[in-house]
Amino acid sequence: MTYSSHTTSPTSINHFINKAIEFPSPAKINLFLHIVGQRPDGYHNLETLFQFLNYSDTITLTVTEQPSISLLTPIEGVNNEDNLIVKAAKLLKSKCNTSLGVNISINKVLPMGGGLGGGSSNAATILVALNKLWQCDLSLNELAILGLGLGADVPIFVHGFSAFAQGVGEELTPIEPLESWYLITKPKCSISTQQVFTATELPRNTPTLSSQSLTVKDFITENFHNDCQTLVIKNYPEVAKLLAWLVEYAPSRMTGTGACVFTRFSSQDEAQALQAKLPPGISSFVAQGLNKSPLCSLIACM
Ligand SMILES: C[C@](O)(CO)[C@H](O)COP(=O)(O)OP(=O)(O)OC[C@H]1O[C@@H](n2ccc(N)nc2=O)[C@H](O)[C@@H]1O
Ligand SMILES: Nc1ncnc2c1ncn2[C@@H]1O[C@H](COP(=O)(O)OP(=O)(O)OP(=O)(O)O)[C@@H](O)[C@H]1O
Repeated sequence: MTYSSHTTSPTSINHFINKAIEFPSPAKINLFLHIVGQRPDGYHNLETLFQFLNYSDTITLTVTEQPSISLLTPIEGVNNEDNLIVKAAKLLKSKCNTSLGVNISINKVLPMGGGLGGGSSNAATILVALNKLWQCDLSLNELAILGLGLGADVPIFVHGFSAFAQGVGEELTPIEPLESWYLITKPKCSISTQQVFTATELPRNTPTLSSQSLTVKDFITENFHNDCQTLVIKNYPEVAKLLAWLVEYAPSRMTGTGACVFTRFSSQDEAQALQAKLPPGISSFVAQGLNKSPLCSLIACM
């Protein structure tokens, strides 16, 4: 069943019970990622530019009259209790005090430990979608604050618009970069975000940006960078080799703490042409950058 906002009037709560409804849980990329400082609790203050991709996990939700929250499709390597999907559903259930439950399944296509924000995106989709289906009526700001406790990337996925982000990634200023096409590549390694952020040699003092610097059109230029990239290149030769190969063809940069790299093109054809030439052992997909997340195109997030 496809979600439709017309069916969520207060009188229609039963409309959703026992119906399987699909929601997208998209990837993000960080067009740049500057680390501008560190807070006393160890978290880093960032300046980053988030854009969504039209490439998503699909989460299917079936609201039940029984109160339990069940994840029917466990993710390999993640205990259900640790899964951000289950954590988000439990958090929302206790916040909105509903007697309803939910059966959840996910078709996972986003690589884990890739810097595409998959776990945070899953959590955000659960918060935004169940807020509608359980008729919790929390505002997006309330959902974003709730989600921030699960991961620094959750608020951007809850709000669903491309943004210049500050703080740990939760202070959002809307901005609309070009909706370019990207070849997203990943060598055979996963990178722990926590390990990157705890490395002593990570640069943490990039000067903060002025508002004028955001009026440029091209964010993959020398004025912007990813502060995690040099460290990752040093420790993961697979990423170093991949990036060195890609930049020969088109502007390329690592997203988040890696291991995925994005390469920018003005057309889908060009992105697919380079994808066809990729060296063996590299997983990849082609996607378009979106300034409104696919979730928010379905559910009016803003
Ligand atoms: C790298 C980014 O993806 C950029 O968008 C995010 O900053 C990471 O977001 P995330 O995966 O949702 O991060 P969390 O799950 O909140 O944190 C994972 C680990 O990364 C570190 N961390 C994360 C975000 C941040 N601004 N500073 C940090 O130091 C913390 O040590 C934390 O233990
Ligand atoms: N639903 C989930 N999907 C993916 N990972 C999850 C999920 N729930 C918990 N995790 C844990 O989160 C870790 C990071 O996964 P994720 O896909 O968010 O990585 P990432 O893309 O590198 O994230 P980021 O860009 O936010 O740093 C996984 O290795 C896994 O242990």
